[in-house]
Amino acid sequence: MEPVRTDVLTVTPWLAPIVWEGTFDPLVIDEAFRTHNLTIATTVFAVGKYTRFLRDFLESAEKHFMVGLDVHYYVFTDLPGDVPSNVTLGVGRLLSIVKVMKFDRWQEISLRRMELIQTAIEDHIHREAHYIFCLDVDMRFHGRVGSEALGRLVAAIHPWFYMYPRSQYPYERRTVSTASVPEDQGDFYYQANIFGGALEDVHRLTKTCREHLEVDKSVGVEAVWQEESHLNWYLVKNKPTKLLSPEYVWDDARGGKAKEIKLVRFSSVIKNKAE
Ligand SMILES: CC(=O)N[C@H]1[C@@H](OP(=O)(O)OP(=O)(O)OC[C@H]2O[C@@H](n3ccc(=O)[nH]c3=O)[C@H](O)[C@@H]2O)O[C@H](CO)[C@H](O)[C@@H]1O
Ligand SMILES: [Mn+2]
Repeated sequence: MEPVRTDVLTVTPWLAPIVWEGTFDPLVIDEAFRTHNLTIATTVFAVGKYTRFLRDFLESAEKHFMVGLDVHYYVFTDLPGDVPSNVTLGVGRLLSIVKVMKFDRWQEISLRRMELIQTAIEDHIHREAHYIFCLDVDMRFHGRVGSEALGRLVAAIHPWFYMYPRSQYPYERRTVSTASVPEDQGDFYYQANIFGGALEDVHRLTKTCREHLEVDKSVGVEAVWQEESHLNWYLVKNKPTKLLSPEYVWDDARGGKAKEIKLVRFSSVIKNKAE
């Protein structure tokens, strides 16, 4: 019963686990979930040029993401013809295409995801899955992301901010935005590239963020990091039941030098942002 990790925080002040390599036994946790016959809905948006990220995303997910569980990918795209049709999916794994329209600004594409996920949960996903994960597409899996990541409300700690005091977190600070977080509040800064949980909990999250995004829009305000700011506001008020360490949302642009990162599981690829 010796703690394996003493170099990092493994539990929050509200007693939610923070998942790091060494804090769980993959065999034990897989066995505990195996008999539940769970389906994990997985939303991923590939609008416009971002369809180019789909192949690596899907191929790496088939190797590392929720292996042994049923996964239903929902690819939201304006270009169904650009979704690679020859990625081999494992047994129990499905892919559906959800047609969406393209918005001109990347900020709008990114933040509209809250509304589209909310609607898709209401329309059909609530009948089709037990858990849902919402992922960025400009990402690649390198290591296990499995049943250890399941929980009612799950978010991942941003790889660029976990070593900073909260005064330096890039929360929205302007009180004119519904995403505003006061200086003396907030626990962690989460990256919106991966969040998930039980359908009901993620539905409430996306619905609230969508409503707040609309209120902001009606007064001509866009939060500093769009839907990520709203996600962070929500998670200040509604504590996640499980946190994923930055192993679960690394960034290739950070390289592999942090000594507390024993294993990169899921990471943003380097992209040409100007393009
Ligand atoms: C390092 C950095 O600056 N990160 C911020 C940036 O993330 P990112 O640079 O990760 O944003 P992004 O360009 O990956 O957009 C988010 C996601 O929206 C989808 N998408 C976006 C544009 C597009 O033309 N087509 C498309 O499909 C796609 O699934 C993508 O993965 O912006 C996000 C919110 O907006 C967050 O605030 C991030 O913290
Ligand atoms: Mn991204």
